[in-house]
Amino acid sequence: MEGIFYKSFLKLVAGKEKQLAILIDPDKFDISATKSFLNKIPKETTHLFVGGSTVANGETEETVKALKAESKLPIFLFPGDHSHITPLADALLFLTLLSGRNAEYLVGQQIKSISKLKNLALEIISTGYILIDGGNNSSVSKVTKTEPLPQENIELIVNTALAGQFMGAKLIYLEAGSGAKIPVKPEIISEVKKAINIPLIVGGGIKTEVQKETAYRSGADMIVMGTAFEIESTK
Ligand SMILES: CC(C)=CCC/C(C)=C/CC/C(C)=C/CC/C(C)=C/COP(=O)(O)OP(=O)(O)O
Ligand SMILES: O=P(O)(O)OC[C@@H](O)CO
Ligand SMILES: [Mg+2]
Repeated sequence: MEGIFYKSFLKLVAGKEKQLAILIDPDKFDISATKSFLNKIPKETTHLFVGGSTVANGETEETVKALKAESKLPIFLFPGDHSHITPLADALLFLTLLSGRNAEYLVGQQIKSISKLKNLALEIISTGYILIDGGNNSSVSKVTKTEPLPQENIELIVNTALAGQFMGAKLIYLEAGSGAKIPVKPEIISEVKKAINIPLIVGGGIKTEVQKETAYRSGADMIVMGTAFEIESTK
């Protein structure tokens, strides 16, 4: 069953309205500066994502609480681990790391999350998560002990995305890794977009307006930016 946040996502995609999620890493966020952080992010921001590959216990909850108190934007959890789940958010990107062959991140973490999730009202959005080589060693690669897919192998990336859709994913997320040197290339975005019929999220290393516009023009329905807005709010 589709929940309200996914439905409104689909509506925006159908209207060709591009979406921008700002990723807040609880590890690098100064809660006392929540208001000024929210004033600095772009006016066109549609979603707040909260997550990180390594987050200390309880930090996600505190961060979501602070953001909820100051913002009406939908808050999606973007978990690196099942322990990052908190009831105060609106939705959860239920990630499965399709690019890797580590069963723990394909299905293990997901099973571990269930005892908590089944008692929560969080909207769960199945997300095929694909790590692509961004030219530097990413935290996702380190934490999950998996290799990213090479940007040159577009066919493999497209097939991975389509397999995700056939397995029931509601979103595909192409990830070059936080702080990537090379964001996901336009040809990859356009080929994946052509192949799938579910919304496409692209993130990792996107910092400039030009990079953003290029990704949108290539077919990204939503762009995720994290590092670009971390500078002024680092602890
Ligand atoms: C669905 C459930 C319960 C868990 C999902 C578990 C999976 C499959 C996670 C995918 C792999 C992973 C570790 C994703 C992390 C995503 C994320 C928030 C990345 C952002 O990374 P940063 O923490 O910003 O990295 P840096 O610290 O290097 O900037
Ligand atoms: O921090 P950046 O490089 O913007 O990456 C955002 C996100 O896609 C990382 O998971
Ligand atoms: Mg980061």
